[in-house]
Amino acid sequence: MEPVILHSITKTYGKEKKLAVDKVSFAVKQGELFGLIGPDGAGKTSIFRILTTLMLADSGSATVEGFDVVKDFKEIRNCIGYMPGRFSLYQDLTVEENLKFFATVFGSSIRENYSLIHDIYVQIEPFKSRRAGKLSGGMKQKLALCCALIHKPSVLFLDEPTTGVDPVSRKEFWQMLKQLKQQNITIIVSTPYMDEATLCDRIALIQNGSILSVDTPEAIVSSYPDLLYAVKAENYYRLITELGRYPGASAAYAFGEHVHLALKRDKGHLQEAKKEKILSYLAGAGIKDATLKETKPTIEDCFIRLLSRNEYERETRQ
Ligand SMILES: Nc1ncnc2c1ncn2[C@@H]1O[C@H](COP(=O)(O)OP(=O)(O)OP(=O)(O)O)[C@@H](O)[C@H]1O
Repeated sequence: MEPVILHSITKTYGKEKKLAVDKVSFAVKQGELFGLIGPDGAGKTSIFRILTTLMLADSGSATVEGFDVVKDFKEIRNCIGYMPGRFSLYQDLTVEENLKFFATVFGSSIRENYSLIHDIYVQIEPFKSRRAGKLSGGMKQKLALCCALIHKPSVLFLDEPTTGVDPVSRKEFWQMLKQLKQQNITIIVSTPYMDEATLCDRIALIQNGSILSVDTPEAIVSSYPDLLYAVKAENYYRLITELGRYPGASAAYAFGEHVHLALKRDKGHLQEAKKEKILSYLAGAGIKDATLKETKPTIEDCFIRLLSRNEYERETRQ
């Protein structure tokens, strides 16, 4: 049995029944590093709070390590580690005191499970007498991870652990997760950063409480059906407008300093001829300085595509 299973979980908030999680189903495999990827407000925290037994779903069911999230909440709390999105440690306690506190709550000690946190803890040990509130963002994050691990959980929930953390600490954090995976801990991590998706074994892309896709990052990228071009010109706004009107365009959207143009694949057109056609179309629209190159889709491109397809399906259902 998979360590985390969700069946049609739905959650609404308030009197107006604002839908935050919409019939979400997926399962996480043993020892997997599983990413819940989506922007702010997508429903990631709500799903985490349901799975960690801190909140009840309106409907649907879920199990963690075979335990039901409603009936067996005590068992679940003993076998999971949870690092909430916002810094959850005691700011006025030192690094060491925080760690001792979390170990004691679970009837354990730092010594008992030290091997599990050793690689991470050595990096913050020089500051063990410093109050948690006085640590840098990256250090706080490492301490929070140690505290979530100190009772040796078999499933670890990390809610946006890298949000607001500098790029170097972000990279280090993912390396730490890779090492933890080798200890056979199942890890579910949420992030709004699309580039972190490729560091997971499998991912669920989520938006407006709905799962758009669950698969390996490689499979999601390789199922992208369109031809994709990165286009650049001085007048960014006009470029995006004109490309949006290009015949055969599935989508045109801002992507860093480029505009990404997705074109439906068709037979019989050579790539070079296609490029020339786009450039002459743009020149005809008064954009004469455009440059373009074919580019490989990223998870973000896949996300944008799935999103517009999902919205289209919603609209046609209404
Ligand atoms: N206690 C609450 N009362 C009302 N609405 C809520 C509450 N908590 C969350 N929501 C709403 O539910 C939706 C999903 O929120 P959730 O926090 O689960 O998303 P998220 O993907 O974790 O995003 P974030 O990173 O912003 O927390 C959002 O629209 C949010 O505004």
